[in-house]
Amino acid sequence: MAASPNNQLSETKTLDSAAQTNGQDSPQPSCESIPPSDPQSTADTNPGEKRKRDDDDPTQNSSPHPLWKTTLCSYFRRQDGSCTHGSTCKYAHGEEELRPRLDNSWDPTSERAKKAMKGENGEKVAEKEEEEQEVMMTEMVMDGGEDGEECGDPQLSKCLVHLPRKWHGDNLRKFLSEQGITFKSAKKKKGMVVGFVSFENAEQLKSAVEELEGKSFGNKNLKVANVIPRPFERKVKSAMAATLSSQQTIDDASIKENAGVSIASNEVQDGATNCDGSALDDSTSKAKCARDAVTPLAHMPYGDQLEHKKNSVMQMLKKLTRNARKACPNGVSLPQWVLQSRERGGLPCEVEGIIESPVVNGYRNKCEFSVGYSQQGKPTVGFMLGNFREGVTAVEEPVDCPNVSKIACRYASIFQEFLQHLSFPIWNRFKNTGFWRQLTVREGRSAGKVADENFEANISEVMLIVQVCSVGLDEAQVTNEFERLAQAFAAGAAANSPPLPLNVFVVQDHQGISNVAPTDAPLRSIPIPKTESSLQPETANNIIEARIHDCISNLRFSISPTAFFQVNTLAAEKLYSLAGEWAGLGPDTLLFDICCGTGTIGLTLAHRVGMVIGIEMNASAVQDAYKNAEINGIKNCRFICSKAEDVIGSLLKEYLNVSEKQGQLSSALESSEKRILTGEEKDTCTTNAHNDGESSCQEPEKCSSENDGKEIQNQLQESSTSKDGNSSVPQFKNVVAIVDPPRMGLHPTVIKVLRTHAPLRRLVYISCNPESLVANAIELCTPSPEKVEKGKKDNRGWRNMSSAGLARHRAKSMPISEPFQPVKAMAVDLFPHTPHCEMVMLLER
Ligand SMILES: C[S@@+](CC[C@H](N)C(=O)[O-])C[C@H]1O[C@@H](n2cnc3c(N)ncnc32)[C@H](O)[C@@H]1O
Repeated sequence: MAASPNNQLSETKTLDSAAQTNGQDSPQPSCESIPPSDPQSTADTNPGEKRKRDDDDPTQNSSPHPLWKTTLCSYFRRQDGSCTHGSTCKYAHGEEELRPRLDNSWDPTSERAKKAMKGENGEKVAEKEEEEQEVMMTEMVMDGGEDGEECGDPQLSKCLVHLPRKWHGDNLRKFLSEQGITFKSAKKKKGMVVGFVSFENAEQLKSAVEELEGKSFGNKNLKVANVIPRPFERKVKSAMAATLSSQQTIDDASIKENAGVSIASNEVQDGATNCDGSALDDSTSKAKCARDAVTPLAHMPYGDQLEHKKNSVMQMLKKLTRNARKACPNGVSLPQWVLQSRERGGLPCEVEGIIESPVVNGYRNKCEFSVGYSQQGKPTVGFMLGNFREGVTAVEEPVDCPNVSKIACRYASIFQEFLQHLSFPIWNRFKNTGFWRQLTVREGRSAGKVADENFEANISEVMLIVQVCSVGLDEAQVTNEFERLAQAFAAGAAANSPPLPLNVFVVQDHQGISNVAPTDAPLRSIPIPKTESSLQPETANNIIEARIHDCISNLRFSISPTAFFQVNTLAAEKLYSLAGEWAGLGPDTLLFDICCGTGTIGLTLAHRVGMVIGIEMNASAVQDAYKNAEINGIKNCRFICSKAEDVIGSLLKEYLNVSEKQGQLSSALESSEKRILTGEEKDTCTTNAHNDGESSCQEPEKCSSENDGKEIQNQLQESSTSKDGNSSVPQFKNVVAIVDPPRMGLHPTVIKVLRTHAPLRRLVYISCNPESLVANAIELCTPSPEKVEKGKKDNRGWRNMSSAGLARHRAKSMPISEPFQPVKAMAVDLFPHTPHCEMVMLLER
């Protein structure tokens, strides 16, 4: 039986109580969760969230709270010169009162922040550039160029920063020549803002630096930065040259280049696509160590981190009100929630605070470690310090990153040790050549909650995924290399005290430019050799399934290598139970779990509803979802393997209005479901990316496992029969959707379908990216015009639009329909020590 979400929630602490329980960490008084909207409304406020005026008043303290006046007050009215909290308000009343934050940044909504971004404030930008120059750690990307020339002394090389992204090498060389600059070689890759120039001698370098000084592109000043010296360079080069002599496709020049480059494997661009809080923050795009890069809030007490995130989320939510107001068509009254937002300081709905993570350290059950070179040129397995496009390529060990478990760190260091004796080269992002790319450590836990300090004692299973690019390499050699690595992992795990769990070792072969591989990139399971003290389970015929297990709400989840699973399991449990509580579930509820992954949300709530329909595009995750239903004895779930935008229209029509040409409407869905499930008709299935969500077709290659298909089909036959046993489409009084999309938010078709299906009254939106939540909510909540504007054909301007601007634009062509209203929102911290958090918003109509 799943634990009652209500019970779980009643245990949940919101920010104030979190800060109180963390009193020992937080020398400063805790901050209120949400300022009450008006004096009367304080009566309705959670008592735990009331303002602690005495504590907050800096006049009562010798030094002010570190967050004192670092955020603009939402309640401040310029006309009155005050807010309801008067002079004790800890938020800044206007720009004059505003103080910089702990990381020296400004409230992002303030004029100062905007100016600093635009580069209008000369002094601030100059300061920042100075800082960047210090931390610039781009390595010698150009040694051994494409044409094989030697580049020589890194002391005679420079990075040029803030070059136009669209330039390639020819543009840079032309520019330098036009400036009369003599150089030995110049390299630049399209898309990056840095270029690399080397010189014959010190005089050439000196005059180039003088010539380039003061040059600018757009509003950015050109910066000449040092290439970090690389003491390891020669050693690595010679080791690799010796072992690589038989490698066919990697020529001598690229070997040299590999020796000279630190690889940027998890560039910000990639990270931004993750929904697991692993993205590097833009503000930390040039960190000095891995800790700063991946856990930039680690220096703050946890209570302050929560306050910081809650404030950011609230600022972001105000955008929803502003944009809905702007987008509200002429002649249509502003919706109540917009009118009432004035009493909430501009917030679109009540924000109920932030739920803290039950575990703050070592909580990540999945870590993706890049393979690259450290700032000293040592082959390293760890985190990239910044953005490849900005020329930051060094990788540093995950030392002192409090979100990473000791087990994950240990495996990173075993792999790093293995790479010191390189046989195949490390992936070179600049040239897109090389072999070793990334190590992912996924951990599984057995049931039972363990306190923060013993949390890691619960890790009982480990899956290692090593990403490589084996193109053009001898297969026997590659296999041999994997066996050696398996041996190294097994020996390292066994040598640890206590021995480390090691259940699965798979290799993912991927040729793409970034390390984010498609879910169908080839996977190969590598047997793990047995050692005397290993913790490997005994298996029949030594066949180990490539999956691990974890527990949420007393259910067991089986997870395959590429399936999404929230990285902080205990906090995810809180997230799902909050979503379930807000969804208003009951036996007569049909719950749509849109973007369901391995089925976590639907399955943990299945006992509270009549039926769950999960939609997910990753075929392995869908297979996991069915397996998870089976191992937990859950029978009222149906999972569809498809892009949500391709099936949501058919599904909603089918379940919301069965009388309307039922057979016809459901036929497309049924036939495509069979296709997924049995792997049949692969060749005839075509995906229509621009439909209205009413046709349904899977990407055939992603849904091709015949055995798993049968298993799914059996389940389906059982679960899709109605209670009276007649209809295959049971009907429910209450239909609710919980959506949990990836970072970029819901596809426009899904938004349109959800909005235009009036019987869908309630929607719970879970988001790992408040910005996309806001953009989607603009489309869902803006009132319809009297007459709909046809979408403009000319889309060129869209490229430069903000996500909110684009949403306003789309809202104009939304078919006339009843809008949703934001009812309440709450943040859930799944990612302590990072700026990220999850957000839940209830929308109703
Ligand atoms: C943030 S995860 C949430 C997964 C699941 N709800 C959970 O909590 O474990 C987003 C999921 O959406 C899936 N996804 C991404 N785009 C999709 C689309 N267009 N249609 C359906 N699923 C999609 C991803 O594969 C991923 O499993």
